[in-house]
Amino acid sequence: MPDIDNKDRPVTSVTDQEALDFHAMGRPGKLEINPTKPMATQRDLSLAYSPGVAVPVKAIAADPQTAYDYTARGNMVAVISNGTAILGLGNLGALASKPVMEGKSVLFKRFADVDSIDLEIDTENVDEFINCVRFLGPSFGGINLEDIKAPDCFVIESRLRELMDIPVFHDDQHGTAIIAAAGLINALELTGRDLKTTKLVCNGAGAAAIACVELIKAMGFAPENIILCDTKGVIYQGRTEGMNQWKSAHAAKTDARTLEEAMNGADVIFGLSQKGAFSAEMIRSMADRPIIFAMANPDPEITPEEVARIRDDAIMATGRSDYPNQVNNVLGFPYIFRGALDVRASTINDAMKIAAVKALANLAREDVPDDVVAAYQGNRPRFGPQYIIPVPFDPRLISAIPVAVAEAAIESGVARKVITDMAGYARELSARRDPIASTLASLYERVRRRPKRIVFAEAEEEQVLRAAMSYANQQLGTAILLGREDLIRATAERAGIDLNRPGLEIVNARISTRVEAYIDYLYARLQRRGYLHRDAQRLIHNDRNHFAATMVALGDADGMVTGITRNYSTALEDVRRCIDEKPGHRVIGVSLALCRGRTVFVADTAVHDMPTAEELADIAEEAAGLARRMGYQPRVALLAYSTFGHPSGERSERVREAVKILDRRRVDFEYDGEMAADVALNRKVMEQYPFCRLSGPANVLVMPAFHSASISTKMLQELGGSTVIGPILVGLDKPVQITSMGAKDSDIVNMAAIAAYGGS
Ligand SMILES: NC(=O)C1=CN([C@@H]2O[C@H](COP(=O)(O)OP(=O)(O)OC[C@H]3O[C@@H](n4cnc5c(N)ncnc54)[C@H](OP(=O)(O)O)[C@@H]3O)[C@@H](O)[C@H]2O)C=CC1
Ligand SMILES: CC(=O)C(=O)O
Ligand SMILES: [Mg+2]
Repeated sequence: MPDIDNKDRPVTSVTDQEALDFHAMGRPGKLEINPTKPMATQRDLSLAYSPGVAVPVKAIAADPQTAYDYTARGNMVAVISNGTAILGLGNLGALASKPVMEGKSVLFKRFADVDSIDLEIDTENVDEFINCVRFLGPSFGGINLEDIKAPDCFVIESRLRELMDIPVFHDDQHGTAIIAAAGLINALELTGRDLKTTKLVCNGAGAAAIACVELIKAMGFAPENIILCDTKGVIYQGRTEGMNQWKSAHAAKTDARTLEEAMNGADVIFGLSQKGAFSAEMIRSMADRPIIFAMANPDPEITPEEVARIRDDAIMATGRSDYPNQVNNVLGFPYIFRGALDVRASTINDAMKIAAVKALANLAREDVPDDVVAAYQGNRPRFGPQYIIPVPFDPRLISAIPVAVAEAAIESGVARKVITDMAGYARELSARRDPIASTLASLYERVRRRPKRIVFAEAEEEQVLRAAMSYANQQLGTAILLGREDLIRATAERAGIDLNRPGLEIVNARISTRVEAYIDYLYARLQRRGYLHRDAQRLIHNDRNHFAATMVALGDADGMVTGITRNYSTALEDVRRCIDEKPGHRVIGVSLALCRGRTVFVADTAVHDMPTAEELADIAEEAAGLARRMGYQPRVALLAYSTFGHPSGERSERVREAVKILDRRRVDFEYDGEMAADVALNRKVMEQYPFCRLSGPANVLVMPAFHSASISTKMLQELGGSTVIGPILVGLDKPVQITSMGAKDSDIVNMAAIAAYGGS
């Protein structure tokens, strides 16, 4: 988690332009739909469509429950909004809400493998909205209502819950309430407070606020200790202006009329209102060890830095990911629906919500096991003021919360399917989640904690400048822009990039005071390899890769990224003239292929053309080492066209020999081979070889040669829809990463972060 004490601003993760570019790049938006069945042959079509499709139609007509077996319904949630309360931005309409709703849909998929589609309904008329949604039940396993303003949302949700026999859940109400309640329970525990005597003020009396107050009252909070405020001030008994029945239900018996008066002496303040709603004075007037949840998005009611300037005894939470203690409904809705869908629940009831609260609160109190530490940026968090709630990337959430929700659904009688083996269910849930997102997040965070100076060797190129700016913006360290200053400035101006921000530094090789030292260094290395002094001079003066790599070699930069303007092997040769292998290591390239929630490391995708058996064994060790450093338990398959001796051939023998070498080396990771890719990756096919030593599908694939490695990763990328990161260079004595030519700014900044990580 970022250390906010010494900074004026949080980690500014993105600029406005980056956010627009991100949404526009490639296929616009964040979602697409893919078939799950083959659609290649006439037979496939006959099965998927007419005539085959008639059979499940009749089965479902006879027994509606079979829709869960024959259609996507059971894993499909609709995220539905009319855009009347988009985050804390207000009523900006249905269409403008689409980026948020697409975002919620991808979070469903990313965090809990729930398929989801966004539906924006262009009406502010409550009856029209209800009528539009009520007939959609057959399509979905659940309905997640989002960003609909109060009080309409209360009417809409309760009517739809009556009308539909699937879970209807207004995320801003209950998702938020569940997370806030979990955080509150833990904050009360840490400050030694009792639920029954604690005084809470909630600013905001809309969807999120009313639900939060209802839930904490249901959990035992004394109603007389809660004061609700809205734009008109305190909601007191007898107030008439700006009221509705939901506010009236929580009207307080109090003399306080303003938020300022209400907050005087309060133990807890919930902000579910708007940016900047809390003043320094209000925070100063709160009780000792106050609990401040400023949950408005995207900007909180008060920032943690502002609070830290006023007092140092507060427990502070916001809705944002760039501060400690993120109280945001993303911790809830994916997992709550996961549990509800898995037992085919007809609703999400209070028992399920309270089970989720408890599971979440307990998780933050548990010791964080080793394999989860990566999600916490390599630092083991300990239950305390800076850690009252797990982070969204905590991989334990996927097993802890759905299990609790499913159990509660079964016990409270709303499950239409009973799970008897809960331990087995928890294991299945864990397997649904790929750790790459948390791995990359923790990698970035680790770099943020120890920022690095990375030289961007091709800074005259626009996408490199963009990447450098993003590197600096994300507070990963200083981006050193190597190139001719006039050209860099001209490119920046054309692209609308502001170079006068902190974290960017231009270095011009022609006028650098370090040139002589670099030439001496390079000449000393190359003089017995056929290079004259003037060759070294020419390389340092004219070649950005040699200059940048020498900067890194001599400690003037912590790492380097290059590759846009020169092909990979040429760039690697340039670098290797300046930097050696790490002693006892072999330089190789490892690509990460991310496909359908699964990540595999593929090696060697960069260096060895036709590796010998000895080299293959080295490649296996280097790749396993990288996988382990990135938080995976390596299961290494040494691949060939044959499997365990059949059919035989010279290439396969070399792979077999590599396995024997690893046996002799007694390496400390799982490996086996030779085997074909389907045996390595498909559990069922692997089961045909019961003697195979891998405990599950491989996550590290050692390719028999460079061509198979390169061809397979590129095919995965182009045809299989995989995201491929890398090749990541490992085994060099100093951190250098080479991107592919034509890499996008986001690829380049990933590689710069990986270089920075390698140097930490
Ligand atoms: N962290 C999280 O997970 C979540 C955070 N939120 C945040 O909570 C906020 C409210 O969302 P939601 O409940 O959906 O929206 P609603 O439109 O339903 O409610 C907004 C409420 O905030 C009140 N309000 C607005 N500005 C102020 C102010 N300056 N002082 C006091 N009250 C104010 C409104 O008062 P009035 O009734 O007088 O108009 C209204 O009661 C948003 O910022 C949203 O981002 C929401 C859901 C989840
Ligand atoms: C997080 C969320 O749902 C909101 O701010 O509206
Ligand atoms: Mg919302």
